[in-house]
Amino acid sequence: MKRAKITIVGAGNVGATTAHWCAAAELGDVVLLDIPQTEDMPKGKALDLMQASPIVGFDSNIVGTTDYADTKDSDVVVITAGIPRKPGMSRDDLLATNAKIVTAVTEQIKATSPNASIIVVSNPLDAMVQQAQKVSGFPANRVMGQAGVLDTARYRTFIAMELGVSVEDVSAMLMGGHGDTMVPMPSCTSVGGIPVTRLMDESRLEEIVDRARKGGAEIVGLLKTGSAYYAPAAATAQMVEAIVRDKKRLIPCAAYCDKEYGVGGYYVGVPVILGSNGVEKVVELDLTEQEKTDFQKSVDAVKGLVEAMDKLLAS
Ligand SMILES: NC(=O)C1=CN([C@@H]2O[C@H](COP(=O)(O)OP(=O)(O)OC[C@H]3O[C@@H](n4cnc5c(N)ncnc54)[C@H](O)[C@@H]3O)[C@@H](O)[C@H]2O)C=CC1
Ligand SMILES: O=C([O-])CC(=O)C(=O)O
Repeated sequence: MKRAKITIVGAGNVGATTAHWCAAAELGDVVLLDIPQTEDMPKGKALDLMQASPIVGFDSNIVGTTDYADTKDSDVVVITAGIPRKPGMSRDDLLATNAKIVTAVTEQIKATSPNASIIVVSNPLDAMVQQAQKVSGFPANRVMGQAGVLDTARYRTFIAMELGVSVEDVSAMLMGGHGDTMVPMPSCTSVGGIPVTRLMDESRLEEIVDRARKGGAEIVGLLKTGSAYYAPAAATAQMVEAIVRDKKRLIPCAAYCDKEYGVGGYYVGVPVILGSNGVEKVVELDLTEQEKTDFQKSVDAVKGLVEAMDKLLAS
């Protein structure tokens, strides 16, 4: 069987850690790319990771480069290029810098890997995915963003910590943009098949939901020099796996929604089925009135950000 070719653009914290998870799970061969100014850094990280393979026992060729020629005909391209936030910043403060970076990266991907699926990770996430789809012109199902797998993982972790149960037994869904308006959904959260609302009271659950919403900022406040990367990279690798192994995972991703949920042509977090054709289906749920209101608020925030980005890029 032909091995998948996975390119990761941006060999920083999230990019290099995604390479690590992908290689360790033998999802395919990995190309780790960064800008020429980083000189040999991507080569060094790739070689270092390769040298872990005899110890851990994985077969994956890992190449570090600053040349897009090495990424040619990738099956999946992950974009982590861009700046991360520091304490006191919101993800939206990264808009001007990262919109230009994501535009430049996507132009290169379009030229070198025209059949790839693109997973965008750079922030502010929902606007960056919109831009990557626009610049690539790829079918919308082949361009998507990683946010929901991470955000639900945080929410699941906090529930497991609260109840003293294994994280394996906590299952959850979350919708909306990857910002402060994201919508964790208690109605779609269960522990060992038991609705979470039967295991803890509403006010405690609301505190947990709030902590999950602010989960990114909590890590930024602790790290001080940048933002989270272990869990974001693990979440991204899960999406890569769903595509290269055609897993048909039902997970939350930033996916293009037009008629779906009445979004009207934007990328937002929704439950999707992810397989070898990228986002194969957006799963539409009957939302409660509160969920509808919260989701709409989140979609409006995403729309505002995309408009701000379009203005910035036009000026
Ligand atoms: N969607 C999500 O859930 C998450 C998103 N992020 C976002 O991911 C991005 C990366 O974060 P980190 O890896 O922590 O940052 P980092 O600073 O460690 O790495 C970013 C890398 O991108 C590279 N880069 C910059 N411009 C580039 C270009 N034009 N082409 C190729 N590479 C380029 C830099 O040289 C650097 O090595 C940030 O925007 C951050 O906000 C981070 C965590 C979670
Ligand atoms: O918080 C950040 O800036 C990085 C990110 O998106 C996350 O960790 O959720």
